[in-house]
Amino acid sequence: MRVCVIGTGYVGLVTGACLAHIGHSVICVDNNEEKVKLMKSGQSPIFEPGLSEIMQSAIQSGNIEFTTDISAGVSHGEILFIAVGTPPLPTGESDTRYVEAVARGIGANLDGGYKVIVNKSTVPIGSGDWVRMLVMDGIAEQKTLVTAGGAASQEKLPEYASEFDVVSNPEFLREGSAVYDTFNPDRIVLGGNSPRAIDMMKELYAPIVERNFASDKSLPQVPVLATDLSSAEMIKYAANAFLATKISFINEVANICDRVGADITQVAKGIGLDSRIGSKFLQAGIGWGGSCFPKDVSALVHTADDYGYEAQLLKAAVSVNERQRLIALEKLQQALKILKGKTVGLLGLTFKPDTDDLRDAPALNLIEQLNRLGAKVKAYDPIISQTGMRHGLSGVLVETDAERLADGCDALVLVTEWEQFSNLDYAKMAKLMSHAVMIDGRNFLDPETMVRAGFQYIGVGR
Ligand SMILES: NC(=O)c1ccc[n+]([C@@H]2O[C@H](COP(=O)([O-])OP(=O)(O)OC[C@H]3O[C@@H](n4cnc5c(N)ncnc54)[C@H](O)[C@@H]3O)[C@@H](O)[C@H]2O)c1
Ligand SMILES: O=c1ccn([C@@H]2O[C@H](COP(=O)(O)OP(=O)(O)O[C@H]3O[C@H](CO)[C@@H](O)[C@H](O)[C@H]3O)[C@@H](O)[C@H]2O)c(=O)[nH]1
Repeated sequence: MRVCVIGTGYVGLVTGACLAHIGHSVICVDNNEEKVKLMKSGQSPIFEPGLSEIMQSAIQSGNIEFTTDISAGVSHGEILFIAVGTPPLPTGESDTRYVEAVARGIGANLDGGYKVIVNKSTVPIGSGDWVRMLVMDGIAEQKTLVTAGGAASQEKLPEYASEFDVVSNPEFLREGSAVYDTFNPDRIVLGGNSPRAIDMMKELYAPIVERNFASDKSLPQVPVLATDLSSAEMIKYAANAFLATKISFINEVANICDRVGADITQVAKGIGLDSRIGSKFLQAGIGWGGSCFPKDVSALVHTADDYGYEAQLLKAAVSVNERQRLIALEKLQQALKILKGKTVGLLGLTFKPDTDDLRDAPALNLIEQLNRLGAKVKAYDPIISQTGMRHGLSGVLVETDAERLADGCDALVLVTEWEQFSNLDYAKMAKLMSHAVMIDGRNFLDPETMVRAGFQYIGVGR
């Protein structure tokens, strides 16, 4: 099928590349010229395992193209994905201006033929109808322009009565495993009221639904859930809010474990074995971050507020997380007492492993607070240490390896559980430090191994 994906970030580029990989003909549109130039040369502007490989094979097979020209994408695609960012506004609500610009842009470039316009961005409930209205506005603007353009252009007018439907197709991929998640989704949600549009979406996803590209092809088909627009939009927010609340729950229990002398890793195992609870997302630590959980939970709280409903549980999940994001600071103060003049080294900067994404990363809060308290901050991150300057980090010296990081530090904080951090020469690192304190913000390291290496080991709730 012919597909256009507008917005080539973590979601749009992965979606475009994976759809091209399974045989669709994809044009990816982004208004960032530098990104488009890079992608045209076969390079991914983001770090995501496996992405460069499938991008390059899709380019070679001629299934994918990149452009800044929205009109080229819109005329190519029978299915048009909106995958631009919806970052948070200071009030907590979602900033939908990029979606608005794209929806109008689609309308202004429709040139006849039936199109399915798909909201893949995470958008407030009710956005499906709003996007439909914006597309109509775009069409109306186009008609006005054409009418003003004189008789020759007016001949084209009938074509502009394009037929289209809007579908909500929320995305559930995780950064760091985005390609894997796209080929192995737990479900596909399709919200809309047009059977024609839903059927086209089912055809688009058929190879994924049938597990042709899954790592385990013996699994049953991927469940496809067809809903109305608002329910699909709510499913996205509810899923993220549930997962974020689950993490806040385990962090709350971890804080109680710290006080009563229980071990949260054993407790999480013990409750996770209950199939009604499940073992996933029970990893206690320094809290949830990233480009989705914080903004999506806040947006849902804001939506509830708009309807005069106070989402107390979600607000509590947010406030537990805000406190948790500074738990490492509390533990550093307990271990070192005074932080002024001390040097703290951060192992990891990104909000989770296997990504280069620093959006709302707990490391950023920690750097800010440590600076405020007069500590010097250094960091080593397997990805950011290679691309550090690009991210405009301030208040932190980014080192090129873990041993240089340890050198002269009074404490290390493991912020991100990069796999590489399980194999460092911790005994050597401990010797290079002024005080060998290890705050394990992800309960990732083995306490006994750390003690043998010469560290005072402090976990979260253990
Ligand atoms: N990042 C994730 O893991 C994830 C997962 C699920 C859902 N989502 C949702 O998907 C959406 C996209 O998230 P993301 O992380 O990929 O965002 P991103 O910021 O990484 O990418 C957005 C892209 O859109 C481009 N863009 C902005 N305005 C444009 C315009 N007018 N025309 C063309 N391109 C334009 C930007 O240049 C950028 O490349 C958001 O709503 C997000 O909440 C994200
Ligand atoms: O047990 C856990 C699991 C995660 N986290 C933290 O939670 C945050 C989010 O992690 P994760 O969900 O793995 O990454 P994201 O890429 O942000 O993915 C989430 O957000 C995406 C954007 O909406 C959704 O598509 C995904 O389904 C949803 O998992 C990170 O800071 C993690 O460190 C924990 O602290 N403990």
